[in-house]
Amino acid sequence: MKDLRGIEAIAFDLDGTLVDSAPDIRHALNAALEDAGLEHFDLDTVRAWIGDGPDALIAQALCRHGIDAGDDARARLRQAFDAHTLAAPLRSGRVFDGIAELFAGLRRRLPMVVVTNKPTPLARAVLDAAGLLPFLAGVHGADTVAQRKPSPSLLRAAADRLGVASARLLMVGDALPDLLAAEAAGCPAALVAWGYGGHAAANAMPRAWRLATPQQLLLSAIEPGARQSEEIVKTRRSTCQSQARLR
Ligand SMILES: O=C(O)COP(=O)(O)O
Repeated sequence: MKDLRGIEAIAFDLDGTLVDSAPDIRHALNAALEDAGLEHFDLDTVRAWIGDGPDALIAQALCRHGIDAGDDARARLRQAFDAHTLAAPLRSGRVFDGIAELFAGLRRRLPMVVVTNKPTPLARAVLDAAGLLPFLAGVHGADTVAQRKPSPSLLRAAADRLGVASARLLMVGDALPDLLAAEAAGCPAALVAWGYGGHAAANAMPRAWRLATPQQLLLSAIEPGARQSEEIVKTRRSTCQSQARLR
């Protein structure tokens, strides 16, 4: 696919797609490691580990330090990582250029959700600090290992919650797990050029729709033929609200 014809909702990945969060993730990881008396890692190293969630990030750091930590030590590191993230969700990171305009432009056209390997409370904190939370119809974070992309479970949950068929929910992400999760869930996907994992993903899936800029996605949404009525947004919002009331 090369445009938004037939698309009724969009699921965005978070880290590396909406937010350049690597500096904050590095800070939280290093602060947690420091609490445990371990050495820091530089930004490039940490950036390359982002995308599988904090438990995988901590596992990478421990592996690089050559430490075979037990479950308790990992849990303590994770607790510290979460606390440092919540204390400063977006201190040095930033929203990628063009994302605020994209959200403002899409708001009345298509419902938007976030589907991320970050656990939901951390994802909501980052999105809130980024000013993006009010635009979203839902935040689906990986709160268990089984939910982590490339598992299709979060995308399926998002489609159900929105009341759209998977084939009409576009996944927009920067890395291979995003594309693989979309494929497994039966969702179309777009790979952004500005994120962290784009090269590996583009090599693995060369036929993926590539988005050079957020503006490209916005233009696709407002082209004739791809225009979505505000009715879709209103219907989806009221579906979400009634489902939320039932929960
Ligand atoms: O690694 C993370 O913390 C989350 O990554 P994602 O938002 O790219 O899914």
